[in-house]
Amino acid sequence: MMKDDIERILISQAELERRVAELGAQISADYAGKEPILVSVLRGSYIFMADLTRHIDTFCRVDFMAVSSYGSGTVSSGQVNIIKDLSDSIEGRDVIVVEDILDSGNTLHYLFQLLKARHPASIRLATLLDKPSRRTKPITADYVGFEVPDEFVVGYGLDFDERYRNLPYIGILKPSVYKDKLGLE
Ligand SMILES: O=P(O)(O)OC[C@H]1O[C@H](OP(=O)(O)OP(=O)(O)O)[C@H](O)[C@@H]1O
Ligand SMILES: Nc1nc2[nH]cnc2c(=O)[nH]1
Ligand SMILES: [Mg+2]
Repeated sequence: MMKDDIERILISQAELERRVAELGAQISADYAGKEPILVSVLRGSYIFMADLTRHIDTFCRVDFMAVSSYGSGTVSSGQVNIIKDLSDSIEGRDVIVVEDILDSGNTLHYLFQLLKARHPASIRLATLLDKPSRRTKPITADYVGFEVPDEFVVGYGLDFDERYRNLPYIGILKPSVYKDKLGLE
């Protein structure tokens, strides 16, 4: 079973629900009277996006961008591939980029440069997880759900080799799962 691959739960389903509601309330207060566009960075952010937007009570729009830099490994390739661009223009609009995790910062650093060149009125970053110990690019988030240690986490949208996104909590995999995949031991 999928959950047999999990060594331990880092953030429970109840903790996620509580914190995502708080972030939604904070964003609602900060954007009162405005109509931000929330930009979900696929695929990892799909669950956070769906839950977060249901806790925002101002008018807001949603758009989606798909990028990938990890492939099937646990270390950033450093190369960010745009797989799907936004559907609408963001010029003159208030943009909130919604991410599942800020790790090395490669993905967001690249994406922010790209989106800022389109002249939004403002641009902020909301990330569910922040792993500051691994940062190699100068980028900080405006809204952070949880800080996480230097471990590869899965669940609530986050994958290892495209598996585990559908776990309802954030967990850490058993080392044997990586070793099997990498063909070690
Ligand atoms: O700060 P970084 O080191 O760049 O890591 C963060 C990025 O890595 C993951 O995406 P991934 O490339 O695995 O694509 P996915 O969302 O489709 O899983 C995650 O969703 C972030 O977008
Ligand atoms: N699943 C997953 N994807 C990531 N992308 C960057 N860091 C991580 C991580 O810890 N877990
Ligand atoms: Mg991934």
